[in-house]
Amino acid sequence: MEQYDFGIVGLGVMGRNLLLNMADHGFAVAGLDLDEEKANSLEKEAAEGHKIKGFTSAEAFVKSLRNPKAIMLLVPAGRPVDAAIASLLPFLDSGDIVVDGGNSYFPDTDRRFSELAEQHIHFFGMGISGGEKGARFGPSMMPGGDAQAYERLRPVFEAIAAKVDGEPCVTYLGKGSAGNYVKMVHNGIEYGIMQLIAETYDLMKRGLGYGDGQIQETFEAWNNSELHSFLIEITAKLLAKKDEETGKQLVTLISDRARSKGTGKWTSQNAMDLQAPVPVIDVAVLMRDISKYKEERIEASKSLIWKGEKDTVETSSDVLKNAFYFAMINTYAQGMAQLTVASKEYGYGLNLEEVAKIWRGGCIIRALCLEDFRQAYLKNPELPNLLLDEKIGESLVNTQSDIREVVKIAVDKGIPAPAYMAALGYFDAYRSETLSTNVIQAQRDFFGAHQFERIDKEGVFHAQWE
Ligand SMILES: NC(=O)C1=CN([C@@H]2O[C@H](COP(=O)(O)OP(=O)(O)OC[C@H]3O[C@@H](n4cnc5c(N)ncnc54)[C@H](OP(=O)(O)O)[C@@H]3O)[C@@H](O)[C@H]2O)C=CC1
Ligand SMILES: O=C(CO)[C@H](O)[C@H](O)COP(=O)(O)O
Repeated sequence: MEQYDFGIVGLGVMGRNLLLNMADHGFAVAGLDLDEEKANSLEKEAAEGHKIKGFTSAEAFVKSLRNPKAIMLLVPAGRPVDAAIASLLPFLDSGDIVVDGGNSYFPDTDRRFSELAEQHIHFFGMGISGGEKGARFGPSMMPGGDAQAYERLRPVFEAIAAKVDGEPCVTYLGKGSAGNYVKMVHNGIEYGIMQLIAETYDLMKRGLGYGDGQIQETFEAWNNSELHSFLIEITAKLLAKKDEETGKQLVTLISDRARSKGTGKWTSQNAMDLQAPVPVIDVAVLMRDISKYKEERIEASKSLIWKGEKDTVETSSDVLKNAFYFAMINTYAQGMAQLTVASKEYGYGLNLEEVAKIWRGGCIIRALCLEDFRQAYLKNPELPNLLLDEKIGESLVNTQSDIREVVKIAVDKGIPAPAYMAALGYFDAYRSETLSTNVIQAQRDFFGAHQFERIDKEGVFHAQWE
């Protein structure tokens, strides 16, 4: 019987494409899906030289794999992951490896890690980014689990990952749920940058009076500059797309109710638990939430009127570009700072230079600036926040006047730009030697005798305020 090097469970968008990617690199790969059609059609997609086979029986699938067996799950997060593991477990042996490649919630990964360790099975939580195309031709992958067991996976993952300057966009990140955690924050940053791009589009359209073509051309030009990134690139492309039926720009026909699957919300929720502020990501999550209140927004648009500035504002597109750069860098800085805090709290032992390195290619947040972040962490592996890197800090100091101008335009014209505002607010708070939170401490003591510390002497104090 043919023995396969690797097994994939779930032959949907990601699983099927990763399997074909592995086969392109000479690995013999078996696939399992409950859906007969998906399992049986797999072999029809085989190119010359591919060794692939689809199964619908978990037993036959597992028995077709060489020892120690390495299996990756690409099924929807949550219960399907537990169901898939349960279906495999009776046929697994001590030392086998199960990798969850989906967007699982990191506490679930820790639970599965412990449960499978009891059965002497190595469990990995591995975030994968790059969507359908990335999975097929080179994703960025973020594995966490047992360092020694990773050696069995390394050759396969390094072969199929995206490459930047010949370096694969995958590396072992840390123990337990480290991989899922890093992917969760990746997605949080993804939410933040997507929201910033959406606000930029609105500012161009309603603030600066750009036409559709001008907006599209501006994003295209930005992608050929220091803003070069996957999300700017696809925005330029999607703005060029016309609806085949009406001939109108397709994006203008799309409902503004945004959906989400949870990773952005988890990033924000956990950042609050860790007290690691990520305001741009928070705002990106809540703007998707506000978008759902369409009927109320229609009502409010008729009564909550702002009779402010109606005229088109004259601003050079470089001002907007610099403002976007400033806000984008802030978003990455917030996410990376959260990773720093989480790494200590959960004992992941993350190396942020490696994280920046594997985000340079393959993933949704890949961007030219990731190389600058990598250099910053190379210079100082203990850097608590990218804003404190000399080169990055200087670039923000030099572009801050532009984001201030853009925020003023948004305020004057009543255009919602909460992600820009959050980025600037974070910067201003972070660079403030003294914050007004002394007033909060006094208020807490006033109404609840919560006590406060003083700047002129040691100890904790309570005052009689009246
Ligand atoms: N799509 C994307 O761009 C990205 C997705 N991800 C993540 O990857 C994971 C997979 O996503 P995606 O490929 O899009 O999902 P799909 O829904 O396209 O595919 C999942 C597949 O798993 C099958 N399946 C479910 N349960 C089992 C089981 N117990 N045993 C065998 N097969 C099973 C499903 O079959 P059936 O349909 O019959 O139920 C389906 O074919 C998710 O966690 C997702 O969040 C990560 C990055 C990008
Ligand atoms: O992981 C991804 C990319 O990196 C997925 O595309 C992600 O599921 C998108 O998230 P959402 O549906 O919440 O916008």
